[in-house]
Amino acid sequence: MTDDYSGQIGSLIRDSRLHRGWTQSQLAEQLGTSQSAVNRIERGHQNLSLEMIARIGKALDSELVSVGQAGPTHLRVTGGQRLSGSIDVKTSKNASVALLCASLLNKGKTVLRGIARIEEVNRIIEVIESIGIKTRWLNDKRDLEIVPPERLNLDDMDVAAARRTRSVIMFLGPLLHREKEFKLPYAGGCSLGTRTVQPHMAALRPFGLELKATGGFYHAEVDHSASPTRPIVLIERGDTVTENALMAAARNDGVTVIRNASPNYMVQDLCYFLTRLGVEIDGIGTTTLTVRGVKDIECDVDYAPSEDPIEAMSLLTAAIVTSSEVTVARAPVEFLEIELALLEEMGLDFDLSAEYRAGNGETRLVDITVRPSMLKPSHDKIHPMPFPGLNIDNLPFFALIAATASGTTLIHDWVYENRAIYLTELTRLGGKVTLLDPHRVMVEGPTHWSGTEIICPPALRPAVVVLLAMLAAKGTSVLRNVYVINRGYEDLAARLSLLGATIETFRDL
Ligand SMILES: CC(=O)N[C@H]1[C@@H](OP(=O)(O)OP(=O)(O)OC[C@H]2O[C@@H](n3ccc(=O)[nH]c3=O)[C@H](O)[C@@H]2O)O[C@H](CO)[C@@H](O)[C@@H]1O
Ligand SMILES: C=C(OP(=O)(O)O)C(=O)O
Repeated sequence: MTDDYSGQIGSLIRDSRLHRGWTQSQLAEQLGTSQSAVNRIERGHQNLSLEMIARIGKALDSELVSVGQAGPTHLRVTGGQRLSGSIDVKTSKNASVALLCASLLNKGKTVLRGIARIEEVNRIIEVIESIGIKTRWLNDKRDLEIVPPERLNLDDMDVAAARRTRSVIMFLGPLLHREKEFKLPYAGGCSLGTRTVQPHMAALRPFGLELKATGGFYHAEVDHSASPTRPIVLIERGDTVTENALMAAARNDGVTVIRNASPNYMVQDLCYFLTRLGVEIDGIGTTTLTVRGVKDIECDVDYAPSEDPIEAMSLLTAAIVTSSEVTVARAPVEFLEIELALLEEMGLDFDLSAEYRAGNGETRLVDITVRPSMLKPSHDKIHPMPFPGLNIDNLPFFALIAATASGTTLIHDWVYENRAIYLTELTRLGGKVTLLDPHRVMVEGPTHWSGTEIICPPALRPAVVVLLAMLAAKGTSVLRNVYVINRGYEDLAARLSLLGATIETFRDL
């Protein structure tokens, strides 16, 4: 066993012992050894046999000390502390994945600056590399270079990586120009209930795409002679369906009109990126997009996606729930306006800096400083709407914020079949969250949070909501299996720690 492993195992044992509230002597007693031996073990100064590791694991009733493949990552949070300082919002998951998919349109080199370093992006990179695209991190791993091959090897697709995302559905729009036949695995992602692909099929049919779903795959056949003869009217104002239609329109040699388009942040980023590829788009930021496509796209392009309004909302919530003064810098204000208006109504004390532009030269950013406030509940139910409404992915944070206010708030998530259900996890930390039906929860505040151990709900935003409640909860909490958070947030625990949170990352060995 190397010194490195001894040290890692030692700190896992120490963390686990402290989590149980034991002294070194108490653990020593359980193990039939001395306190000084436990001290040596915890400092990594003792060679440990596998048998001893197993005994310690049993005594601590902890999966921490398991031997084998590296297991899931967990967080241990010591809560009840105020945060302070300033934190920059990172670029968005949802624009990053759309732009990775859009790079499939370009036969030239694409560089994406400051792209989010998150698991969802890693999965899409694995997929595009598996089909022959070369990627390379540049500038201290901030920027990603993407160079396509002459022909894609779609048969070699890393299906396991693809199935872990929903974003892979956005391969349809770009691929339909390149291939006559291909297949994609069914889209995965968070467990939020059934999410339809019907609007995608309807939007792409005018471009000659027919999809059949069998055996876990969408089988696509494309009639390359087809092109839309009428405006494409989206059945739903969804983000990824709008992006798919845009990417199909980008290489349609003519004018495509997309109605009931989502004007949301990731769609805007995609539009700005496509214009850099020579595609003309009128109506960016509105629900009617008029796209003049180009038959072949081969140019070297450099683009910096904008900051994530959902991460901004998450960080604002971290400050609110811990009654802290924090500046959330580089927040894309246009995509937070309803959220901020509602928070103002609820009594939040905050101010905004002057506006400045994001790296894409378009998106308006501000620094938001939040101060400790006595919140009151919203008069009306809080519910999301497609942009410019309250963002669908920001809704879960309002459940947590409502739990800090004095009174009751109705939260209505009409969008997802399962997401509101996960908000009831807050009851395990002392919250009063009652599930009225699968779409509505009643939240009663204020809450005296107390720490506990929870396995991450299998949905990104509710998982982050639980983590943020743990920041407010007195005592120690453990959040197990945080892949779902890492899917959408870059180094969240480490960055919150820079604001003064006490969060340790640990994993099964
Ligand atoms: C990669 C990406 O960008 N993901 C985002 C995108 O997913 P995406 O665009 O894939 O969202 P979906 O198409 O799954 O839509 C989410 C749900 O909303 C319903 N729906 C949507 C629009 C509408 O006008 N009417 C309607 O009923 C859909 O039926 C579905 O149940 O949008 C979701 C909703 O904003 C966000 O949660 C996701 O973070
Ligand atoms: C639901 C979400 O994302 P996805 O579409 O990637 O599942 C989310 O970002 O909260």
